Amino acid sequence: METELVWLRGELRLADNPLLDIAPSVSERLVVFVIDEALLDGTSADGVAGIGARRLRFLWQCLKELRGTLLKKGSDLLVAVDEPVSLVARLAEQYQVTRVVASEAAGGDDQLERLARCLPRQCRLERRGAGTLWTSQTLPMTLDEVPASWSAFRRRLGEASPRSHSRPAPATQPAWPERAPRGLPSLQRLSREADALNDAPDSAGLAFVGGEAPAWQRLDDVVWESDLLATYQQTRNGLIGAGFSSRLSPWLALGCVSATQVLEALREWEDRRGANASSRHFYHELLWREYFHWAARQEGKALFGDPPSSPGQAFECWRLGATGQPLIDAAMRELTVSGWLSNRARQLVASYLVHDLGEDWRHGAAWFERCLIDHDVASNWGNWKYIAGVGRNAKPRIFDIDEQSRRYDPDERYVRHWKELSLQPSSYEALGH
Ligand SMILES: Cc1cc2nc3c(=O)[nH]c(=O)nc-3n(C[C@H](O)[C@H](O)[C@H](O)COP(=O)(O)OP(=O)(O)OC[C@H]3O[C@@H](n4cnc5c(N)ncnc54)[C@H](O)[C@@H]3O)c2cc1C
Repeated sequence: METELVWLRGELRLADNPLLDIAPSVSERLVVFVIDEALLDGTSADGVAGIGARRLRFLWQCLKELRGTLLKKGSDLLVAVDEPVSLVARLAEQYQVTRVVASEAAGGDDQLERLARCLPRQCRLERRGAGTLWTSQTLPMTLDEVPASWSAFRRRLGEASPRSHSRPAPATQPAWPERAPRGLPSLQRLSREADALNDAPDSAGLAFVGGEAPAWQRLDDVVWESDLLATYQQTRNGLIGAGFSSRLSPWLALGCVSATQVLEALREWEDRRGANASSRHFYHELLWREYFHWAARQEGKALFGDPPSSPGQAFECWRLGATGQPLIDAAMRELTVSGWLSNRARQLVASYLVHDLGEDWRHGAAWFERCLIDHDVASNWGNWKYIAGVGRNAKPRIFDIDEQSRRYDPDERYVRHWKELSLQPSSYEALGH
């Protein structure tokens, strides 16, 4: 009988999670999530971003909930702060693990390449597709064939449709190896700033709380309670409010809910209510996510570009919401306080940083990575490149901020809202910025 180690790097759910499938030969299993110690120190292994207090709090909540779910199934979760690759290799050695299972990741999977080199001889590494609608086996093109542009990707998909039936949660899980470490550190131990935050609904009336159950609650609200799929096309460019878009991105990014589960709910709604332009548009957005994910896998490390030179003073003003451009400042304050931004606001602040202030897009992407509770490597770095017009999308997307303000915030409700919530320097410290 075998001992397996599942290394979670996302996909923090029990249902529809191929990483938690059980091979008949597996009798014991460790399920491990490693918080990179370098992230808590303020920089990641690539020297980029670190993790802000909001993002860390959301991640911790997801891990805590998953641990509760796994315990009920006879398993457990180990969350450790360490250098991820060396910890996984050490555990594999110590507990005579014969197989490490991990998900495929975007942006040059340096971690798995390093892990493959340092695992003990008896242990093999198995990569499983998870988190996207298609897998490398089902995508109707090879990775090399993923086209440069979104529209060509969409054309290439044609009428192909991905699996839209999710897999139920497994009834049980293999036993935890005797004497193996388990559990997760308290949030206070990880970060006092993150622990001191609260989960009161944000100014839009929505509380982002991490975990599989809150994810399902939001999915039900969006699909069945608010009927967003009937109006999404008209509302999706909103800036203020809880219901103009799904706000599912934090749970999708951490894998508390899978893209397939979201698609399944969408198809069920369409079966009952009839497909319309809004529901089709929502599907189209899931395909944008898909596009960035496959593009990021194709690009590997090139996704991140070369390390930029130090940011200028303009970047600092942008980051602090102090550029003097009201809409941009409002959005940057929202990002700091809530860890989330609408798609419209993301596009505008990205365009402003790169095309108006002349700063390097990579500083913006790294700042987003630090702050966003829905940070997703492929979607974040891919969208930044897309706006900047570098790499596969060599056409800059430049937004006229004054015109956009008139169109999307005509009565300045959004600007006034965030202006009233003017941030003191201490607010930034409280959020670990
Ligand atoms: C500069 C920039 C950085 C971004 N960084 C991230 C990020 O780190 N993580 C992230 O999930 N999204 C990112 N996005 C994409 C998009 O802004 C968010 O997914 C969306 O705003 C989340 O809100 P929602 O869940 O209400 O989306 P909805 O409008 O309800 O869309 C449903 C889902 O479709 C997907 N989606 C929608 N638009 C996009 C898009 N343009 N690219 C990729 N997926 C999309 C998301 O998973 C989203 O949850 C970024 C966009 C820009 C312009």
